[in-house]
Amino acid sequence: MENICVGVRVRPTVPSELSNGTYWKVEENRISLHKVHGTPISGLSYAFDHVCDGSCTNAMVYELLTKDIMHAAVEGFNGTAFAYGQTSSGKTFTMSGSETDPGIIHRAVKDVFAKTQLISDREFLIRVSYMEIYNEEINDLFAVENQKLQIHENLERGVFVAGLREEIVNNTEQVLKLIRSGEVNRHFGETNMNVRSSRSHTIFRMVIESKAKDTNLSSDYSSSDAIRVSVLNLVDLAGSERIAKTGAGGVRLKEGKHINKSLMVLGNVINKLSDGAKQRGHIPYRDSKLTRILQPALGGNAKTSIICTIAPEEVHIEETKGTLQFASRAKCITNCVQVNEILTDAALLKRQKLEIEELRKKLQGSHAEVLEQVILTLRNDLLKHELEREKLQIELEDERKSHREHDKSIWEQQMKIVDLCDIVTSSGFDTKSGQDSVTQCLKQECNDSNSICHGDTFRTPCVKASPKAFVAKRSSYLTLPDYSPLPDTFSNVVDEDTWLRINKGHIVDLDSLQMTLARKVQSFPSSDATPACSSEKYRQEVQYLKRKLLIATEERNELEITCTCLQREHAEQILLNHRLMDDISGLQKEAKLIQEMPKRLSESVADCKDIYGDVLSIMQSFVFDEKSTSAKLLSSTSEIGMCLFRTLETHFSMGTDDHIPFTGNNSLIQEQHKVLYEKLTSTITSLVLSQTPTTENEQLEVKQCSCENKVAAWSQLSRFHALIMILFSIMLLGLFYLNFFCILTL
Ligand SMILES: Nc1ncnc2c1ncn2[C@@H]1O[C@H](COP(=O)(O)OP(=O)(O)OP(=O)(O)O)[C@@H](O)[C@H]1O
Repeated sequence: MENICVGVRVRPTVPSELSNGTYWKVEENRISLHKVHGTPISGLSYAFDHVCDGSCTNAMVYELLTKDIMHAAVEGFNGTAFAYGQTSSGKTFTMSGSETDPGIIHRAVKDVFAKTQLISDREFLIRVSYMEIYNEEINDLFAVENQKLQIHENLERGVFVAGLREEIVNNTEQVLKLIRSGEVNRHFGETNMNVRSSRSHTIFRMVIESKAKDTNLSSDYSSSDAIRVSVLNLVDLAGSERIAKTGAGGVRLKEGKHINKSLMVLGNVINKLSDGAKQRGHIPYRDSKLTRILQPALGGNAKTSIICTIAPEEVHIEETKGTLQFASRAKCITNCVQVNEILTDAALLKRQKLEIEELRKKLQGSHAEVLEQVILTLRNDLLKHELEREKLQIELEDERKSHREHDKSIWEQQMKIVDLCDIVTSSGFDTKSGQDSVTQCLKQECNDSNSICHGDTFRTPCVKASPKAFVAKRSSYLTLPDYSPLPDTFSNVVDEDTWLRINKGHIVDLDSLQMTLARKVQSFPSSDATPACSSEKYRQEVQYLKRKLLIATEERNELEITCTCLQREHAEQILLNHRLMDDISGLQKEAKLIQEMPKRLSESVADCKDIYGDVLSIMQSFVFDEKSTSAKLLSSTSEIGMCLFRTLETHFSMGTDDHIPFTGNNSLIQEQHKVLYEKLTSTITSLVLSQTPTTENEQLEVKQCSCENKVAAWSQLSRFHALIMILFSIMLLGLFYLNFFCILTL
């Protein structure tokens, strides 16, 4: 750790500004304010590393405050020397000097080259650049076309100004010539305080590379080759100024504001650094370009010397106090200084060395001076190419950055679409294939794009599973949360009617739903499409899938309606079937009854036949004369009756026999029926004829009967005839029933 070297230089007093009351008195390394009669003013005495009064020359200042830093720079330490003070206090005079008294820059350059000459065991390569910070813009003083340069930082080079021209130099005169050319481009302006006031901060930079001399100049470098690279900054700051004193207006006023602002930031940085490591906190290096460039010199790896210039006139006493306080604080700052050695064969010195030796061989025999000049030119060309490459690399990095931002923007848009599709696909659409196809498609796209993008910055977002979506009605759009995933284009949004169809009319209040957090997401560039095209493609694809989804939903609804109709028809068919089954069952019962009817009739006929037989037997017991009409009549009746019953039995037995079809067309029945009919007719005819006595015996028999016997006989005969009539009736009934049954079975 090493403290910053801080010195104060008092400009010679301007004769017209002689003090009447106070004056600054310099004693060794102390400066204090005294009254005219010599009394020191309490609290206004400051001590520094060195204090130079008006009689000090630039040579003395250089010797006291900066020489060590220049020598250290040659040995590999970073070094910075800058002049700080109010306007017209002598900063430019200190840094640049005059014809008769060259300033620190001149002396430093001369000293550096002289020092390198003294170090015989090392070889050096020195590059120089010259820039100014004018109105907070960095301009290249060696190349006017290089304006508004940007500050960058990387591990290899630390903080650097991209695109700044560097000239490889090998002697003092060459550098001074370059500086003179750069001075032409510097911004100066006249103010009430200084006829040639610096309106910008200037930084003259020397980059000193060195390596130990090696007699073996082959390209086979070992890893132990150490290159020292040190940066030496010689800074002439613009002076702080009070507008009232400088009388600045217009351009000068604007310049003055920028100058004061950047100096204020410098003061803040110094204040922070002087607070000590524990209290420091954030150091606002980035608040101005000046502090950003001087960052290594302020609390970093650099030997630093600050020359605070003051104007001794009483009129500037307040500004002087401010400068001295700044210097006091700066004195507390410590830097961590170390030699900068690099062990890479990419070092410019090595490449230059190889090239130089190759050229030397090629141009062997030519004039040495010419050769050196050619070599120098080639070195510069090479350096320009290096710078050009560096510039292109920075531009490429910027381009990549903007590309990434563009990708990010597209990806965010895409994820909004994914959110929307998640909601669409999950909102009551239970056809899994449809849902999967939409969501999977988009999520797959996201994953694909992420796999492309996350190589740079982004990772695949975890697409959260959307809750079952609902048809939503938003009561107010004014209270939407910031993270609400609003669709980017409303053409992608399904209208409310469609939502109703999809969700079967289920509606909820969207305000009651928890909104999905916005996702930080990425774009979907494919390998053969631009991000913009890709985004448009995905949007079209989403719309296409949504259309398919709607068509599928409508088809499903139609199918549901058809299905409902079919179900209703099915239910009706089942009812009808039940009815038919009942009818069949009834018919089967009837059929069974009908089938059983012949059997029952057969049984009835058998019973009747038995009764008929009994009746005939009883009636025959009353017949005494076998030859009487009654006997004949009874015999005929018996015969007819039996014939009738046989016919019926035959008929019904055929009905009960499963093997013989029960039909009325049976020829046997017809035959029997015919015989029965003929017998019945003949019997009735004979019966009618038998009512009259035909023979004399019959007539006599009737006459001989007593009155009582006649009554009894007639009574008995009447009953007998009545029975016969009953039997006939039964036979007629049986005949009728037989005919009826034949018709029924037909
Ligand atoms: N030590 C000195 N010896 C002789 N003359 C000096 C000295 N210091 C400054 N001057 C003169 O004072 C005038 C102002 O000095 P200079 O321009 O260097 O101030 P400055 O601080 O750079 O001002 P500004 O901030 O406005 O650029 C110049 O004419 C310069 O020659």
